[in-house]
Amino acid sequence: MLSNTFAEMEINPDDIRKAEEVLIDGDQFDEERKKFINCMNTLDLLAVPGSGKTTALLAKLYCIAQQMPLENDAGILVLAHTNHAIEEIEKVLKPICPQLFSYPNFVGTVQSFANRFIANQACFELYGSYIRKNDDEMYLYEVEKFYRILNYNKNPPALKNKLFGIANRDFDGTSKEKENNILEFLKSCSFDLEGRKIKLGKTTKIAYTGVNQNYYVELENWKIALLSQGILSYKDSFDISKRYLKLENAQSIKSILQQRFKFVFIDEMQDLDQDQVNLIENVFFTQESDTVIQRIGDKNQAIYSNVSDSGDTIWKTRHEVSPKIYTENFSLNNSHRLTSIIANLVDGFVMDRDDGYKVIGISAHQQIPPYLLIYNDETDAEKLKSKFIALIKNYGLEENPKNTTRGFHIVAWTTDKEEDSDKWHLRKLFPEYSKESKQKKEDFDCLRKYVFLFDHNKKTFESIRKSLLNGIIRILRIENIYMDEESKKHFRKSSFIQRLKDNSEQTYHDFNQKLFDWCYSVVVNKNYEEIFIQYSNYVKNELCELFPNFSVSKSSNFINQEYDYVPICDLGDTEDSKDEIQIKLGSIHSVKGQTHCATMYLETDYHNSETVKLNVEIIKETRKRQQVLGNNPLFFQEQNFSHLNKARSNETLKMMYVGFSRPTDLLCFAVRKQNIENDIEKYKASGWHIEFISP
Ligand SMILES: Nc1ncnc2c1ncn2[C@@H]1O[C@H](COP(=O)(O)OP(=O)(O)OP(=O)(O)O)[C@@H](O)[C@H]1O
Repeated sequence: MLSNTFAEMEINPDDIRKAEEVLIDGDQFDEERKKFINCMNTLDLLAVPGSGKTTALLAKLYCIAQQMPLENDAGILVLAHTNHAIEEIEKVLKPICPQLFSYPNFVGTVQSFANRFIANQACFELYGSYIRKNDDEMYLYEVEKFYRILNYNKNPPALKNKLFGIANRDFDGTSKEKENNILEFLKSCSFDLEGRKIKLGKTTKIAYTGVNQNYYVELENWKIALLSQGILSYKDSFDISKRYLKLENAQSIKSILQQRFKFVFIDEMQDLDQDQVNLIENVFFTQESDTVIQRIGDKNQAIYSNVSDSGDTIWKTRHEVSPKIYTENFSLNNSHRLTSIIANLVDGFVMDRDDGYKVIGISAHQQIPPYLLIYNDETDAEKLKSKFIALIKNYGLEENPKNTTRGFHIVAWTTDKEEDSDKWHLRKLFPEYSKESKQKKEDFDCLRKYVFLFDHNKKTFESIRKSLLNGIIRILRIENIYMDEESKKHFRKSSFIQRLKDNSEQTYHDFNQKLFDWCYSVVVNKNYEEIFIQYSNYVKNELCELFPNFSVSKSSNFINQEYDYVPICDLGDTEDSKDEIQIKLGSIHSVKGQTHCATMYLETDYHNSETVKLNVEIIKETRKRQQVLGNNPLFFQEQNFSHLNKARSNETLKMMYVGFSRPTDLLCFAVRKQNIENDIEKYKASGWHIEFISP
C-alpha cells in the first residue's frame, strides 16, 4: 500500500489569504490549520466540534480550485454521508468556485457517488436494468407488497412459516409486532446471491442447501426480480457494487476512477457505515493507486452508523491500522465555536478520547451559562419557546446579524411519533414541525401527500409536477398496471408520458394542460384541497381511458387516506411575526455540522429520555454494598461509563455531544419536571441556571 506520492501540488499562500477573507472574516488560520490546508498526502483529521474541520477543508478546496484544471485533467472527489453536509459545502463554495462542481470533479454523498460511478453500471450488467428507484421507503413498500401475497403452509414449510421463525425466534409479542418483525427482517436482510445465502448483518439466516428448498428460491427470485427492475435499497447499491468490482471485466472501472480522481476528501467521516468505508477503500486505497485520500471527522459525533458488530466505531484511522506508515493522525486543537463554559459541559460527554482530545472553547463571545428550562407538559410549549426568545433578547443576541444568520434553533432526538403516542417528541410540543414537508421525498404512503409535500423550496413547477406524476405512477404500481405485461416492467414518469403520446397527441396535450393548471394552482394559489379533488378524480375517472384494465381497487385506501397538512415549520414564516425572532425546529441529525447562535435542546424519548439514560449504574447494589452511579456529564462531570458498552447510554452521549456543541452563545436544555425532580440541586450546583417555565 502506498503511503502516498501524489504530493506535487502546492497550495498558494495567497489563496489561503483569500480563503481567510471569505471563510473566517479575514482572521488568520493558525499554523496547525495551515499545516492541514497545505498537506497533500493521505491523512485522517480528527478534532473536536467547532474546531474548524469543515472550514479548513473548505479553505483547502478553495485553494485547489484556484489551480484548476489540474494536471492530466485530473479531478477531485468530495464526499460526505448526508445531503445536509454536501449542501453546506455547496452553499459556501458554489458561488465562489463553480469549477469545483463540474467535470472532472464530483461533489456528492457517498451513496450518489456509488450509484453514479459503479452501482448503476453494476445493476445493468448484472441484472439488465439501470437503477430506477434507490430509496428505502419505496423498498419497504415492495417488501410489504411481497409479504401480503405469501401464505402459510406447514409441510413442506412455506416461506412465510420460515420467515416467521427467523424473525420471531424467542420473541413474545402481539401478532402485529411479529408481522412487523418479519417486514423488518425482509427490509434489512442482505442477499449473497453468489454464495446463495441470506444474511442479517454478518449472520447467515437462510442458506441454500438443495433443490427442495423452495422457500429459499422464492425469496431469491423476488430479490432478483426487484434488481431486474432497478429497484434497490440504499444498501443494495453497495452490495452490487462490491460484487461487480470483483469481476474481471470491472477492474478497468477502478483504474479509471483512480486516474480521474487524484484527490478524495471525505467530510463527516464518522458517519459512513461499513459498506461505504469499504467501497471507497476498495476503489481508491489499492497498491497501484496514487490517489490521495483525506478523511475528516470526529468519532464522538458518530450518530448515524456509528458502531461495528464489535461495538467499536467503524472508522479505523490509518494510524490505528498502520502506525509505522502513518505515524500520527492530524488534529486541530480548540473550538472556535464554543465558549469555555459550554465547552466544559460538552467535554464531559466525550467517549473516544485520543491523545490530546479535549474540548476547549476559545470563542471570545460573552460567557452565558447553560440554562435548564423545567416545564410540566406539552401545554407549556409556547411558554417554553417564549422563554427561549426572552433569553435571546435578554443577552441581545438578535441584534447581531451574524447571530441571526446562524440562527436560533430548537432541536430534539425524536421528532415525530404517531398522533396518540405518549413517547415524548418534538412535534408533540410543536405541531408546526412536519418532518415530511422538510424532506425532499419522492414517495409517500398516501396520495394526498403527493399534492402537499413536494419540495416547496423550488420556485419552479418542476417539483410539484414531478410529485403529481409520481403519485400516478405509484397508483399504477399498486394496481399492477404494467408498462409491459410480459416482463412486468412498471411505468416510470417518462414511459407514462410516452403512453399518453402513443394514445394520441390530443390525450398528451390535454393531460399536459391539466398538469400545468394543477401545478399553477398549487404553487401560486395554494389551492391544495381543490387540486387534490381534481387530481384524485382524474385518477378515479380518467386513467381507465388510458388503461382499459385499470380501476381503483387495491389503491383505494392509498387514495382516500387522510393527511393533515401543517405548513412549513419555521415559526417566523407567518406574516404577523415578520419582526419576531425566527426559531427553527429540527432533529439533532439535521443540525449536525451546523453552527447556531442559540440552541434549545429539548429532551425527548428514544426508548427512554436522555436524563434517564445518563443515569448509569457502574456498581450494582448488593446486601453489603450500595449502588454506584457513573459520572453524569449533565453535572459537568467527565463520563466514566462508556467502556461498559451500554448501547442506549453511549448513543445518548454522542447525540447530546452533537446537540450541545452547536451554539456560539446560548445553550438551553428543556426537560420535564418529572424527569429531573430529584436532581435540580445538582444541576444548580454544577453550573446550570435554572428556570421554571410553569409552577
Ligand atoms: N480558524 C478559525 N478562526 C476563526 N473562526 C473559525 C475558524 N475555523 C472555524 N471557525 C468558525 O467556527 C465555527 C465552526 O467551524 P466548523 O463548522 O468548520 O467546525 P467543525 O470542526 O467542522 O464542527 P463540527 O465538528 O461541529 O462539524 C464556524 O462558525 C467557523 O466560521
